[in-house]
Amino acid sequence: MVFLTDVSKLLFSTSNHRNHHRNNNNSQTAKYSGYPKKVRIVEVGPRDGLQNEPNIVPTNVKIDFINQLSKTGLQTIEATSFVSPKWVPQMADSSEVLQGIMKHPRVNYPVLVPNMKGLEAAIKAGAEEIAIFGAASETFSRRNINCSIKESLERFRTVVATALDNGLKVRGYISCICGCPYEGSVPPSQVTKMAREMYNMGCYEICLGDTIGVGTPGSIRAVLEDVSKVVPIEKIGIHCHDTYGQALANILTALEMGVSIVDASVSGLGGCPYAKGASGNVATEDLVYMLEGMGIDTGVNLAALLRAGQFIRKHLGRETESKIGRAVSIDNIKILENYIKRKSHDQISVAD
Ligand SMILES: CC(C)(COP(=O)([O-])OP(=O)([O-])OC[C@H]1O[C@@H](n2cnc3c(N)ncnc32)[C@H](O)[C@@H]1OP(=O)([O-])[O-])[C@@H](O)C(=O)NCCC(=O)NCCSC(=O)C[C@@](C)(O)CC(=O)[O-]
Repeated sequence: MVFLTDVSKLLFSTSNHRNHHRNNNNSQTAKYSGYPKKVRIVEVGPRDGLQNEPNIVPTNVKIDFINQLSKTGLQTIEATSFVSPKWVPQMADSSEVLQGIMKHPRVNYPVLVPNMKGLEAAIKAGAEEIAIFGAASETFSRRNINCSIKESLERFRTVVATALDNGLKVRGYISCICGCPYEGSVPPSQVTKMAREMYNMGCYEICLGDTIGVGTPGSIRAVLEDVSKVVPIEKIGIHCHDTYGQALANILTALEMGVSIVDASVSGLGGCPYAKGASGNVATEDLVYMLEGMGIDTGVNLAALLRAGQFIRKHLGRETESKIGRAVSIDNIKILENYIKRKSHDQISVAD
């Protein structure tokens, strides 16, 4: 446990360090010059985070959770998924969740959709953005969505065309970009093939998922080098599970290569029901701490995020997976908040 003084000292030194970068055109500035100025974080906690929970989280708790996240400054919160309740009972209340939340005008609330049935239900519930999800591994595709890669692409084509006709935005996920729980390592060419198809069918962004967290900076770099030949790097997002403790290193590698869209899950919640043993995503708190510490703007209020993480963890009855969440006790959150308030408002814009 870190004491109050230690936390504030650490944060203020981060702040000074950042000002130093801004004010001096020196080697420190050059050292950070390869990174994007801003990163858009896609918070996947309410969907990826809760889809694998052994106990079904009550609808009102999910709604409360998303409403809290909406006040953190996050711009994108993946709210739920319109999948078969027989396959994923944890997401059976998707319509109630999407209709029950207080939608913040500055926040997008994409939802996962595997087929036309899901799309129709999502549109009826007021979705404005969907995410289709395929895989770079044949076996994972069959286990996760009960069809081959080829069949999935045929299905997605109809879903994407209908969604676009109805004015919805479509994000495309590719799972198993570095490894598959059933097939082992996955060559980058398989990811690129899928990325090309999904991008060409109209996805505005392709999100690369290291589903079981086996990627390392080396394999992430190889995948990004290959995929960026067919999808512009600014349209590529990264979704790193932290099973092997590589998530932040992998994200940093992606940032160095020009990626500026990063998925994360508050408190490190998450896992896929069809990827046994995979742990949660990188914790959003840890990601925000790293990015803001590097002078990269996320627009997210870390204190509000920590509170949302504590809220859901308390409900689940488990300790946080976030390192920042563990280091900062509930009393210390106030110190973090004071620190954030003292920063210029254009850097950290907190939603009302
Ligand atoms: C794709 C299906 C539906 C195929 O499942 P299926 O059994 O082949 O589908 P079906 O068309 O034969 O339908 C079976 C039953 O489900 C119903 N059904 C069918 N579709 C829907 C729907 N949309 N909404 C509600 N109900 C639906 C349908 O009506 C029928 O009900 P019945 O007639 O038997 O009563 C199924 O496999 C499925 O739902 N899979 C989803 C699995 C999932 O959610 N996985 C986790 C998300 S992916 C992930 O986590 C990875 C990611 C994105 O985070 C990135 C990463 O980390 O890699």
